[in-house]
Amino acid sequence: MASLLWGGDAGAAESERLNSHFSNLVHPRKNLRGIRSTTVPNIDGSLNTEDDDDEDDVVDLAANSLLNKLIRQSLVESSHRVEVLQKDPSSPLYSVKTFEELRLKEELLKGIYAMGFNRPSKIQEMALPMMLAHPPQNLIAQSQSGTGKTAAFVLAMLSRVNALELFPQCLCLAPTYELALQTGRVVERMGKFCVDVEVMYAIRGNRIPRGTEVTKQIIIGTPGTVLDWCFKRKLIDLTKIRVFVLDEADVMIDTQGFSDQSIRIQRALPSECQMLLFSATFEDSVWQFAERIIPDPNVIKLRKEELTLNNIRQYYVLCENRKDKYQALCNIYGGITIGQAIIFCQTRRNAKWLTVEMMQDGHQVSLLSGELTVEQRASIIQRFRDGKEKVLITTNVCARGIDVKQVTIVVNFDLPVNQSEEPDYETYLHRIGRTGRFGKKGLAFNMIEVDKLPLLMKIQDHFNSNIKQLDPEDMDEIEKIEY
Ligand SMILES: Nc1ncnc2c1ncn2[C@@H]1O[C@H](COP(=O)(O)OP(=O)(O)OP(=O)(O)O)[C@@H](O)[C@H]1O
Repeated sequence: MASLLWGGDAGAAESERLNSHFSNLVHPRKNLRGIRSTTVPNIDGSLNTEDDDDEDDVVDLAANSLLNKLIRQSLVESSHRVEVLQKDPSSPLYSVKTFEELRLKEELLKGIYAMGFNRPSKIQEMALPMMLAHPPQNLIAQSQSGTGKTAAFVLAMLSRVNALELFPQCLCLAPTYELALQTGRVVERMGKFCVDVEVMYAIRGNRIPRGTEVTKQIIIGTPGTVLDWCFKRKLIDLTKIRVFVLDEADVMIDTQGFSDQSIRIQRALPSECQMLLFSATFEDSVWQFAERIIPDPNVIKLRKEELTLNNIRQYYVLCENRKDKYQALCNIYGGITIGQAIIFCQTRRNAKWLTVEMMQDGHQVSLLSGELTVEQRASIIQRFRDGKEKVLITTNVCARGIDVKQVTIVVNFDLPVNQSEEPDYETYLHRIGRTGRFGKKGLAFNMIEVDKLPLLMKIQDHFNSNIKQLDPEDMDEIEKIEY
């Protein structure tokens, strides 16, 4: 039998280390939509709960989007097929393989190369010729996060700006203050050599004294504040806007009031203004919104590669209770060689309990849950990616979008369920699924309390896949599992 990798007592020094680790990890939640209360776990795993610890962590689209941006290092590889629907199907379809073909201003080309871009991404190959065409064309573009949409519309804005004219000429709407800042940073980097082109943020808290004339050419902001600056304070003359960008449309429509505010802004733009809308997903609601707000659009879609469970071997272990689940997890962990693992729990309370247990047993684990700020989450994911921790314990905040390639083992310490206590199939797929093309092999273990077995069987039927039972005491069987 392979020896367990953890064990031993947590002494006083260890307790102190754990407590200080937690005080670093668990901060008062200051999320994108306001301040939340504090929860500090005690060393014995009990909790001083003042907040919604028992609740599932809600996936916040805007926070996830920001997180993706913070942890992304480069373009997301994509073999996907690009679909183009032209406003005028008879006009020739251009695509470019180099940035030179776009005949950009010298200083802009310099900015692009200074960012390390050698050639257009898949979506940029098709989108840039349309976005830079004369006369300007409207565009709706959908492709997954990280495929180069932001860089594309920033390039369009910078190429249409006239540095000598000192008034707002390009307007970009983003769903949150933080996302607006991220886009602004791209404008600043790409426009580094575009002398006299400046960005201004129309976001809450950016107070402009009465009577100020806005001379910056590119405005990036959230719909509410932009509306206020345009109609109430008359700081922006919408009739002079040449490029209007609506970024992250899927996140935008998720926020109450933002669709209507965006439409009010769009209605006041001149007819010759170029209108561009971007979204990572394209459900019907996004599509309906896009069609309402972008007249006569060209449409570009990048087909997303489907997640599949085909290359994942799935197991389940029947357990009596939480302690039992933990023991089974220890046996599996001790029995197979594990690179890096992600363990999913349904509630923050369970995630904290498990983290404490594992740390007391001497493991390098980190905890990622919803009360952390996006920046703290980004730094935890980065440390995990760098291999500083082998195990990441998390709630649903980590199920989607966050791609940690080296993870080959996923543990569902709790099965994902929805509010009616039915299996949450999509979350199950996102937790353990891989894309067909890039899909390396993977292993998934489900820790199941007896009364939850019917849920697991439903999941098995739903995906028409085989989830094999594993006896956690049978170390010979466990040791045979390879990945
Ligand atoms: N042509 C390119 N060559 C190399 N890197 C690129 C290129 N275009 C964009 N990138 C880089 O790839 C990453 C993703 O690009 P970008 O942020 O534009 O994608 P996105 O589709 O807008 O993602 P999101 O929807 O999350 O904002 C960024 O780090 C960006 O600097």
